[in-house]
Amino acid sequence: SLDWGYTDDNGPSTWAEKYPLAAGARQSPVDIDTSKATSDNSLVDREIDWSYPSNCSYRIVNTGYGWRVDTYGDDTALSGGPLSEVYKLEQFHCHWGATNDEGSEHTVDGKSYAAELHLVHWNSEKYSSFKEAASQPDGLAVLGVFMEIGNADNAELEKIISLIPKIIHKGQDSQASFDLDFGSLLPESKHYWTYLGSLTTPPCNECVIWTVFKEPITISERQLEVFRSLKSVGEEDAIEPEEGKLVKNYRPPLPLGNRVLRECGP
Ligand SMILES: NS(=O)(=O)c1ccc(C(=O)NCc2cccc(F)c2F)cc1
Ligand SMILES: [Zn+2]
Repeated sequence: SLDWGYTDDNGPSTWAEKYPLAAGARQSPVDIDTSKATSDNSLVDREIDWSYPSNCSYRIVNTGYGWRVDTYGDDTALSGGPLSEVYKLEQFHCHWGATNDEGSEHTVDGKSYAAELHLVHWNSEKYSSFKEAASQPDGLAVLGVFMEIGNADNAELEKIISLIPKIIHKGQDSQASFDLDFGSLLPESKHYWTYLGSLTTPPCNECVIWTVFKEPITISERQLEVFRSLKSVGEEDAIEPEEGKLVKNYRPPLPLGNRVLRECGP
């Protein structure tokens, strides 16, 4: 069985047994208590800037914990906002729940969204690899985008969702080169909250500068159901057809503690 996951016997409340960092004081996600957010002048004119290629070759893989799109981040760049260096896009993935009233990892004044998209970047200016950056306090920069259920499909996500039937089982992957307009995976408003946190899955390294956008993007119920059709087990694992479905893969919020939560944007 998986040494960590999201079921009762290997879920978030058990992770610290095998992954001691999970019990740290700089863990993610957190509940964003908007009354605690400070809009000090340190970020006032520092917009988050990103540049992603319009067409690129990607690999989508079933990690056993969800889908992940590996980007070959050569001509990608994330800078500004809380970041002091330029970060490169390594991968993006998503977290969701069994029903639409849960699923996001960060919450806003206790409210959960149906899902949350994470665009994972690493500090290629200071470090020579993603792995090295993931062991540093300023090594990664993750953009969090809330997803709420809307009537319309999200056209950009549809390019990814159409590949999911090829990676139903853990370990399967699919190579595709499609022109993904990342700009439309991000909300119109650049209003964001930022704080220092961690990976939200084991080993839970405390290496992430988090930027969570206030405005959600929309995804359809059908699209979210496709996410839930992924399996956490391999093709060879003999289980019943309905077993092993990845219906939830989110970590509930951890205490912000004495960390500063800053907000910026219109
Ligand atoms: N949900 S999230 O956005 O916070 C998140 C982002 C990346 C990873 C990750 O890369 N894990 C593997 C991993 C862990 C440590 C060091 C590595 F090199 C590595 F690949 C985990 C969680
Ligand atoms: Zn994530």
